Amino acid sequence: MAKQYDVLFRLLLLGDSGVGKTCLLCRFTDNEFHPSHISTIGVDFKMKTLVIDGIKVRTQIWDTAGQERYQTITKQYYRRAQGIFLVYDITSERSFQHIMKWASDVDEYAPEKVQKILVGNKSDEVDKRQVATEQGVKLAKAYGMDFFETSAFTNHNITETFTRLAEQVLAANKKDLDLLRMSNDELNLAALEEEEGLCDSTAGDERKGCWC
Ligand SMILES: Nc1nc2c(ncn2[C@@H]2O[C@H](COP(=O)(O)OP(=O)(O)OP(=O)(O)O)[C@@H](O)[C@H]2O)c(=O)[nH]1
Repeated sequence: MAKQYDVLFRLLLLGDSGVGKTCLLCRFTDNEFHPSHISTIGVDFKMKTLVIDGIKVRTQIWDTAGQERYQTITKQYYRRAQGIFLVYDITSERSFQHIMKWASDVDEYAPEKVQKILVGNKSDEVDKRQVATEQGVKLAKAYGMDFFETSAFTNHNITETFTRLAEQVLAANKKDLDLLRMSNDELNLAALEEEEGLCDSTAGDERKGCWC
């Protein structure tokens, strides 16, 4: 069977419970928005292919539970990530303060080469804003990350944010592209199985309609 993509990257969504990680992912992959908050249990993932510089990049995006009690499980996924979204909610100063804690976990558990991007979600909630755009810009600069404010609700900056991280991962791995291509031959089979409904996600939430 013809190969359906050139490289496969694993991206990870991290951030406090309720910041909108699942909604960002559902908006990006299915153009859907779910108004209710049903906490992710453990981890779940969805996939989408992007074409960047003529290269078919298959993104496998892992949505992690923000709740503290799942941290032991979710930390096991950092190790294999090539890109990480650090997400806060612009209506929650607390979720913004916690980015420091998420970033230090990434430093501890993710590969050194991992690419990161800072995301301030719920930009549509103008009246409830607690975190100024400038605060996000400043923090991202301090960490050397790119920064986007997004809204899963209005679809603001969603494609841009996911594409940017995939571009960063691609740039960081360009030298190893041939090696990646080779190792992804094995992954092709696993991905096809997932697409055919043999998804092995650890513990997603079916009620969200967010199964791969
Ligand atoms: N207004 C607005 N609400 C949003 C946005 N994104 C998510 N929400 C809402 O925020 C709540 C939490 O969203 P989720 O995507 O479930 O949050 P999460 O980060 O995945 O939460 P956990 O799974 O518990 O870690 C839900 O009620 C969403 O509808 C957004 O961009 N704008």
